[in-house]
Amino acid sequence: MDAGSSGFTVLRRFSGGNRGPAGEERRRGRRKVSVSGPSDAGNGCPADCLYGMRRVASKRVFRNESEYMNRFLNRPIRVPAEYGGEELRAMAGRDDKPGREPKGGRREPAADRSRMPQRSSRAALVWLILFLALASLLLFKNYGPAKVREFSQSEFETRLAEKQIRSVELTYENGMVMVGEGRYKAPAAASLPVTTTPVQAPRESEEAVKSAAGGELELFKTRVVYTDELSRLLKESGANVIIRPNNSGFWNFILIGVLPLLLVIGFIYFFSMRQMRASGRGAMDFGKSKARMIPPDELNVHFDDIAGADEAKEEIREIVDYLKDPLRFQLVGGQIPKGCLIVGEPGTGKTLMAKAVACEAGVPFFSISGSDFVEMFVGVGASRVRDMFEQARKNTPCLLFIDEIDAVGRSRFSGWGGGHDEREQTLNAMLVEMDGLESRTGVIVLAATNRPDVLDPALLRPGRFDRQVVMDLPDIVGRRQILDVHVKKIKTDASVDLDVMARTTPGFSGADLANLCNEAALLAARYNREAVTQADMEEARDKVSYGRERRSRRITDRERKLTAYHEAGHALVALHNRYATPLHKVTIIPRGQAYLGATFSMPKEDAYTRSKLELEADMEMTMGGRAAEEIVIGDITTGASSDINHLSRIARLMVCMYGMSEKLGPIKYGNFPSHPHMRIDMPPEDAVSPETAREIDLEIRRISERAMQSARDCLNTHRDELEKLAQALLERETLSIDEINELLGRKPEPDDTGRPETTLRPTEDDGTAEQGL
Ligand SMILES: Nc1ncnc2c1ncn2[C@@H]1O[C@H](COP(=O)(O)OP(=O)(O)OP(=O)(O)O)[C@@H](O)[C@H]1O
Ligand SMILES: [Zn+2]
Repeated sequence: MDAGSSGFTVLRRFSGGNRGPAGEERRRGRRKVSVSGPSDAGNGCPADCLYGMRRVASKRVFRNESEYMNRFLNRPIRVPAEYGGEELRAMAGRDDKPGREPKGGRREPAADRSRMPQRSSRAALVWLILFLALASLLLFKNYGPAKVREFSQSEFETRLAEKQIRSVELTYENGMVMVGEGRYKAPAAASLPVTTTPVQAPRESEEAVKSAAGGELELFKTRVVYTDELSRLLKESGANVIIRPNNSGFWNFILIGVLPLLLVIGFIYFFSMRQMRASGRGAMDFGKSKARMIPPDELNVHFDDIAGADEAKEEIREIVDYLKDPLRFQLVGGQIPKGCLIVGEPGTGKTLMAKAVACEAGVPFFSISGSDFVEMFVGVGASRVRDMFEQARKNTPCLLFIDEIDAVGRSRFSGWGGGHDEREQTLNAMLVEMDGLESRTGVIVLAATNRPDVLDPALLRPGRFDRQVVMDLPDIVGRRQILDVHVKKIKTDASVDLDVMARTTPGFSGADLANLCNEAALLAARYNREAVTQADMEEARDKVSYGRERRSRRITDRERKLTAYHEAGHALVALHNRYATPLHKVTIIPRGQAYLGATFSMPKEDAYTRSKLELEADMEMTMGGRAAEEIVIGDITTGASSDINHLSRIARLMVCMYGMSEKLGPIKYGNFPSHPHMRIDMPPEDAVSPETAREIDLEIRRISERAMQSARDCLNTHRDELEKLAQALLERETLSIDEINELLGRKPEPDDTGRPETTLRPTEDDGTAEQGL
């Protein structure tokens, strides 16, 4: 007991000299501050006692322990008089100077505290406090209030053998190593060399004091390897032995194994929650439907806005009537379809139609796309479907529109794309929900697709999407009406001829036509025109179908000249064959990736059949370009590759499909796959005999060569016109039919030649603009 007898408290710095217990501590590498005090200070520990000071101090922010120690040890510390009341001076590095004499003042510890460093960051403070609390918990865990002796293994065994140990509680630490605590009865004289650890305690416990007097049991602790010898000694000692499984292992497990994991999970959860909230979606919204609801007054699409789809409108009007007044239909027991499938090419106005139905009926419009159901996680789609129907049911009567239903409604049995759990579940949920609509009223499901052929048959059976409304590509009249609708939105001048535009846009969908009008307006704006002209409309049309003109594309003079003759060749053959589709314009301005130059012919109306003579004229015109190259340059180029492709296709169809060959007769040879993604020139599925196959090949070649020869003859006859036209093209780049007629001194074709025509098809040189026959 160092300095204890002097009656006042001495604080010793452990890094001091080797003398005394402090030195002992240093040698062992332990950091402990030993304090002893007057024995009468044992009861209760007032907040301002030295021990209390340390607790208070430890709440302050110190960067590290040495800072804390410096602060603490170099400062005079006042202890209230009733607890020894002396001013203490820590003797940092000055062990030779014992504590200073008190200077009499009795400053409150608070005065010291006020000088403690302050940190501005509250968060750091909180963390530090938490850390210190944890650290002190661990640190003080081993300090009892009383003095505890520490026995080495041999010492423990000796005391066991001498039966001094009264009780011991051994806990497995790891393997066979155990830590033990217990009580022993010290022999009357300190005969044994005891390695003591003067443990920090503000005062001696009563017990320790009594034990010092020799009558009572003392506390000890030890750390031993559990050997057979030890086991035997424990048994023989007669001590009260308790052996416990490793519970510090449990805490280690919690602290080292579980806590970091929990922290990591906590962080991840915290951040993902924040992100989800930032993206406007809670974690729980995952299975919620993404359907958007548009109230009827915001829809503003009426049947009048949908042009050229009279039949579809007629069919769908029934649904409008039902939605307006479902009860009327129920009174007469009418069965209204629960679902209606709108089928049509992209951009034919399916969405528009669905919106118009909701708007006309004055009901809310729920819209969702089939692909919104498809998620990475199985079951999400299905729960979204359920949620969507739930929402719809809360808003009856209403219209539910599922765009691109083929994304989920694909046949479950088709081999295409293989099995897909998620999609099947979604589809099943949809089927179930549609069945569930039976008992309820006022929800009508409209779905749109352009692939009705791939839909699951279960979707199409009665009671689901049993009704189909077809939105076809508009015909010439439809196109005219659609143009009327969209032209209203732009400013046009008198030159615009919508009839011509309708005629020259076969295959255009409503969306294409809307786009055309918009493009025309943009063009007019670019050239600072007040209003859109016919030239703008035509330019916009060509841009929509073939891409932008590429005037900047670098073309050599030779290539330009070649293109001019080639196009002039197409144009002349078209002019001189009365069955050919009437010429519309010729250009040698390259456009997009599509072509270097093009000859446009313009059918007078949409035609659904073509005659043999017309097909032959088409073939002849197609070969006009190649023939011109031959005649003028005496060489042929790759520029005619798509012409040749087109020619071969017509020839094969004439022989094998249309029965137009006298030699092979009206027989269908082979099966031409009709799948849009398969090529038409794939080998026919049901094969023909080798002899017939050869005959077919010969016939196709004969027809093609005949077309080529006719083109040659035509151009040879009109060689001067070919020259004139090519030169004019080189000069002006684009010639309309009127300009060509003027140039060649021809009379314009009368309008009533009575030739049913096909499509506007540029006989291009380098492109792939293939349109149906
Ligand atoms: N019959 C039409 N009358 C007027 N405008 C039309 C017509 N068809 C299409 N449009 C125009 O085309 C645009 C696109 O149409 P919509 O989105 O309805 O096509 P869709 O058939 O649903 O296409 P997708 O199959 O690609 O979804 C419409 O906003 C409208 O401007
Ligand atoms: Zn060509």
